[in-house]
Amino acid sequence: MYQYHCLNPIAEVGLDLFTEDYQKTEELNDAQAVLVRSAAMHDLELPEGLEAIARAGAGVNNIPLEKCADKGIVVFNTPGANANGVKELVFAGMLLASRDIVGGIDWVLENKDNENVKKDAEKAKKAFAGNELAGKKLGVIGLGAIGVRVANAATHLGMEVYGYDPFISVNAAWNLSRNVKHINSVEEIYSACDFITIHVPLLDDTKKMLNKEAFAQMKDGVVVLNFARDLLVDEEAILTAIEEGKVKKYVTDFPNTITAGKKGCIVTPHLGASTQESEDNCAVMAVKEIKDYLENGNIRNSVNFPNCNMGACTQAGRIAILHKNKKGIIGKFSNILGDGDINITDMTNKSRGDYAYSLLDLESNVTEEIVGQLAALDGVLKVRVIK
Ligand SMILES: NC(=O)C1=CN([C@@H]2O[C@H](COP(=O)(O)OP(=O)(O)OC[C@H]3O[C@@H](n4cnc5c(N)ncnc54)[C@H](O)[C@@H]3O)[C@@H](O)[C@H]2O)C=CC1
Ligand SMILES: O=C(O)C(=O)COP(=O)(O)O
Repeated sequence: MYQYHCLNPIAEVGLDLFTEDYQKTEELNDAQAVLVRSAAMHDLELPEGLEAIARAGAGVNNIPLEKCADKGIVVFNTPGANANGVKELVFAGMLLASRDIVGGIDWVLENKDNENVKKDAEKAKKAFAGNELAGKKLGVIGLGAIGVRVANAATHLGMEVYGYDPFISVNAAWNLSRNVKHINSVEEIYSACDFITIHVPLLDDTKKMLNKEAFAQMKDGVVVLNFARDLLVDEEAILTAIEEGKVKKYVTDFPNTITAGKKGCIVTPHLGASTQESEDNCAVMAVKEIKDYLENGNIRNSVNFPNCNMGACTQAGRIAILHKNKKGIIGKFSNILGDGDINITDMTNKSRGDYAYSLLDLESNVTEEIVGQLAALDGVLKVRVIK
């Protein structure tokens, strides 16, 4: 029996995939698996028995990835599962920034008891006039699951789209419309675009990527959209750029004390992935990843260990070894198993940076003693007996 704990509400359609071999626990300490959305995990004490964390979503900056890897805890995310939800809200953000829709709606609310509201609206509306998206230049920084969708959709609205991503994946490049202009230097986006939207992960080298120097290069009246993470933008600097008339609107999905209620800021409460479709997609993918890992040892969409897939085990035994990426370590596994008279029938070893994963199918079951010997090897983080 496996126990799982949810640090945030996770869509039922996903949790329903857990069979009778799984039980939900309210105690983090009892869990072998954790499901999470945006809950902050950096200061959490991680239980000894924890094997896997699945982030039902894309961004993993709320999870201590290296600390987890050192404890042999595999962290997953759900690439692309909420990308359409974010894409659609980005367009809502662009429209809110170019037409005074909120001002107009507020005017109607203020005039709800005015019996001349119909006639007065025709006079009042000029105060809420705006601009169209068609014909404008949109710069997309980060062409991953969300950026590609935003870029492609914008071409269909008649926008001229510039895309920048020095690390674009082959898959994303395949999906990108040929009408998106390939930009090699982000400065070209700054100087050319009327709308700039950022879709990169929050990492040490993307923090405050949009800063004073970047704003200085932008066109007067630019609209900046941030549906990725607040720390990607120097928000004190963008408030100054708004005051100076450089930035017309800053649309952000991440409320904080810097931007909430400030002039020129349109702030939504982290709603990008809050659609039933995205929540369902993320939950289903996250639960499938956890099940495949706990039941078969397969790793799909991990962000701290390499991916590895050997299907379901058809042999007598299977063990998984989470270890450091060290020379000679696989030979040591083989020696210990050989000395224990256990034949390896199939194995996969994959590495990712400093970490590695070995999945071994065995002709007979391992004893506790053998597991102990493997676990005691220098560089081994965890040994799991799967079958
Ligand atoms: N507002 C919300 O509710 C949501 C926000 N997000 C945020 O959006 C981010 C992106 O999500 P996805 O597109 O699904 O991720 P993704 O991993 O598919 O795409 C990220 C892209 O950024 C690129 N990139 C990395 N560093 C870059 C740099 N310095 N310059 C340009 N490109 C760079 C990568 O090559 C990759 O193609 C997530 O990390 C998360 O922080 C994601 C989902 C929902
Ligand atoms: O997937 C992401 O990176 C998100 O920001 C979505 O966060 P959420 O799952 O809505 O708390």
